Amino acid sequence: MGKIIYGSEVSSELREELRLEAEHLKQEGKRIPKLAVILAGDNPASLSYVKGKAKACEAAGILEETFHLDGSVSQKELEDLIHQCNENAEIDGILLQLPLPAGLDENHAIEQISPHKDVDGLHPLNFGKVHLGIPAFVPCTPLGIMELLKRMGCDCDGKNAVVVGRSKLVGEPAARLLLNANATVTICHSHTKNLKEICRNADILIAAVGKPRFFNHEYVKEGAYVIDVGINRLADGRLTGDVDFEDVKDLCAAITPVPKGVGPMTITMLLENTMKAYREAVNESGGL
Ligand SMILES: Nc1nc2c(c(=O)[nH]1)N[C@@H](CN(C=O)c1ccc(C(=O)N[C@@H](CCC(=O)O)C(=O)O)cc1)CN2
Repeated sequence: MGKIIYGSEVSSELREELRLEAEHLKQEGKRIPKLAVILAGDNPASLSYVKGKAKACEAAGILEETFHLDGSVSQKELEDLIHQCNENAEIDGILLQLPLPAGLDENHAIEQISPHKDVDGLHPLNFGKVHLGIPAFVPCTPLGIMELLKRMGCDCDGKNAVVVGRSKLVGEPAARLLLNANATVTICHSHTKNLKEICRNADILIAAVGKPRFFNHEYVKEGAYVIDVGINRLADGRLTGDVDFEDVKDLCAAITPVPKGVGPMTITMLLENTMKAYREAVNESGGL
């Protein structure tokens, strides 16, 4: 049986380190890091993720304010709020929960976020820097994926990595990080031919297609490191990943489960990025 790496356990460890750092700041009478979360509309999954983020901030001693806008909010109202958060020196990080309601321009809204507060790593400046190998804010899920690979004991250098999915939140930046770590990277998507063969050649397989239990043993090479990014709700209400966990777990070197795998790491990396934004703001202002 391959090693099962729980993102929930890694998260507990990392969140405790952040909590101690925030507690130390409090004891020293310093300003406390703060995250602003902007949610437009009432998408049930987004509401639940935003609640999870607020709870995680509270537990880590990071301040958080959720701005819950009506689903009918205009582009201008949304962007005015982003500008206010940019101007607010108490706010270190800004997260715009995605997806936005239909009719709003996601890319234009993200571009309004100050790159210094872009803890989601989606602003074109941060996105571009990551692609140039320049230190920047990195999107949270790909950052979590790299941490999980590290915890699996996987050295990416020289390995064949296959990323299935090319979204701007996950697949595309994950592929870039793997390339930056000297893996040989293939990105697959809905138009890819011979998906099975390509995946079977992967030393590292990142599954992010949103199809429940799609990747069975026919897609997985013996000894592969498998990261399951899928979060699919079954008819009975249970969550399952894109990987057929039971079918694959004995074949691979290590695998992440769903739930308790990549999902919690997304929130943990958001906390890490918020702390990073805080540290940079403090350094920039010459200390507080
Ligand atoms: N602006 C952003 N929007 C979205 C992002 C993002 O990184 N930035 N990612 C996803 C959703 N997401 C965070 O926003 C997220 C998804 C899943 C989890 C998580 O902890 N999942 C748990 C299961 C939770 C459940 O029971 O439903 C798990 O996998 O164990 C956290 C955050 C889309 N939008």
